[in-house]
Amino acid sequence: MSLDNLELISEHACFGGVQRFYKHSSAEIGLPMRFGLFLPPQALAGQATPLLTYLAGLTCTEETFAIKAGAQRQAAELGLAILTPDTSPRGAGITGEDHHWEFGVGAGFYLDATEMPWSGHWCMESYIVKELLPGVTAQFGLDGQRLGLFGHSMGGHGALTLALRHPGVFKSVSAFAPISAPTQCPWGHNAFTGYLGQDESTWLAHDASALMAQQTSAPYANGILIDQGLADKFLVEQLKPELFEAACAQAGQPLTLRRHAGYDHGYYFIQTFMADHLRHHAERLA
Ligand SMILES: N[C@@H](CCC(=O)N[C@@H](CSC=O)C(=O)NCC(=O)O)C(=O)O
Repeated sequence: MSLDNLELISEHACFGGVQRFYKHSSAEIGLPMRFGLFLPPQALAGQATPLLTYLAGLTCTEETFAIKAGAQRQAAELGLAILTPDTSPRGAGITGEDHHWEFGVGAGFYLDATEMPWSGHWCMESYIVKELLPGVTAQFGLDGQRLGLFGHSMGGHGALTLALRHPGVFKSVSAFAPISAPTQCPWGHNAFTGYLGQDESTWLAHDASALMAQQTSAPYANGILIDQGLADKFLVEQLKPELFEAACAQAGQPLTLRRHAGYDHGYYFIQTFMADHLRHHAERLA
């Protein structure tokens, strides 16, 4: 499977590898989409290379991780390619699509919307799983059998839910400050009402804690890693990692949930613990 109308926007040599940004025509979204791709030196030399996908949070783009997370040095050492999709469709022309930072543009929530007017283009789950991942692995000769997934905040929700909704696709999962139980927080209520409608029973299929609580055995027996700052202003109202922790305990899912005094929600926190996440994935994708 190839990506239609793939266009290189920019490329930057980086720790012996290359950080690139691309644009392509997405069939699932029905609009042009952008993504970032870090290729480590091993991939440039033609070696079989695993692919780690990072899902970013509200207001972010395909560039945020590459600029702010400080991951490329270690990804080059570990031989990990890193894919960074955008966080939503852009330019759909839906009235008010960019009026709120927690809904619409920059806030795709990594699901397929079922409600008009969003259902036409807001298909981020299908885009990532059915189109972007197969397209990128094929186009760049990466190892489609060694895929990892991680993310931050809304992207942490995306990482946990896509990993649970698509068993067997991803071999490793982690998250920074994920929205852990979106059916029980204002960001999730707002997004799910708009994208999925008023029937809250349909929301549970996109709630990491609800999905984990349904498991009869550990879906990721090799463990899930989550880091959470305790000075994060969104922790109590929006993130609720304790609910995912309880669901993991119920399902027998090994979880390392580390709580860090003094760290907030931003990319200084993410940078601080990035090396641990990259090692977590590299060990499981070896
Ligand atoms: N504009 C908002 C803050 C938005 C914000 O904090 N976004 C986070 C993700 S939040 C959950 O998904 C983020 O990653 N921002 C990018 C960054 O560079 O920090 C406000 O007014 O509070």
